[in-house]
Amino acid sequence: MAGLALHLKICGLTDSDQACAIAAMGVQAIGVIGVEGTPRYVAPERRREIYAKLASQSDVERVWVAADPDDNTLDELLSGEGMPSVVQLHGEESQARCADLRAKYPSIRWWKALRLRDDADLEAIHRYTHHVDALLIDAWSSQHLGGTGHQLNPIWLNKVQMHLKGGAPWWLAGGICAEWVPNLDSVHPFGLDASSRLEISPGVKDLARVQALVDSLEDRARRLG
Ligand SMILES: O=C(O)c1ccccc1N[C@@H]1O[C@H](COP(=O)(O)O)[C@@H](O)[C@H]1O
Repeated sequence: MAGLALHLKICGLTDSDQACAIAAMGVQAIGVIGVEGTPRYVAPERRREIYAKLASQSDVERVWVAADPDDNTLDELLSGEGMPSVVQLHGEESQARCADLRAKYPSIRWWKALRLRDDADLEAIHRYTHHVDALLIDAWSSQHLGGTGHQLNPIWLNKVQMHLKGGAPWWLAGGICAEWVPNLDSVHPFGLDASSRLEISPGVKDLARVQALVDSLEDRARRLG
C-alpha cells in the first residue's frame, strides 16, 4: 500500500480467513473483540487462532479489544502462541491501571480508548496520554462501549486534536469509512480505526468497502502529498 500516510486498523473481525484477506490489503492492525455480550465477541480460543494465523502470514498488529480485563484473564491470554501484540482497553480502566499494565507486560503495546462527548471529556486525554502507547479517540454512546458507527463532529475534532498534541500517538475511531475521509483534511491522527460501517453484518466485513477505505486513504495521501 504505497503512499498511505495514515495507518489503518480494521476492527471486529471474527473469521481468520477474512482477517488475513484484510491484512493482505496492507492495513497495519487487525482488531478482535474480547468483550463478552457484544455482537462481535470472539471467544479466547478462536481469538488465538485468528492471531496465530495473522502472525504466520503478516506483520500486522494483532489487537485484542478488552473492557476492564482482570489479572487472571490477562495472565492467561498474554502468553503462548496466538497472543495479541496490542491490548486496546475499552472499559473504565484508570490511568494508574494502564500504567501498571504497561509496566507488567512491557512487550505488549497498550492503547486506551477514550469515548468523547463534549469539552468536559477532553481532560481525560491529559490524564492518560503519558501512561499508554497510544490513545484511541472514539465517539460516545450511552448504550454501547464501541462498534456503534457514531461519528465525531469533524469541526470539534480540530479542538480535540489540539489537546492530543505532544502526547501519545492517537487513532481516530467512530464510524470511519471511505465517505468520511474528506473530513480529515485538517485532522492528523496517527491512524484510523474502522469497523461497523464496513460490515455486511456484525463481525462480517464487506471487502469492497474495506478496499474503498484503503483506496480513499491512498488518494488522500497523494492529494496532501
Ligand atoms: O465493535 C464492537 O463491537 C466493540 C465492542 C466493545 C468495545 C469496543 C468495540 N469496538 C470498538 O469501537 C471502534 C469504533 O467502531 P465503529 O467503527 O464506530 O463501528 C471499533 O473500531 C472498535 O475498536
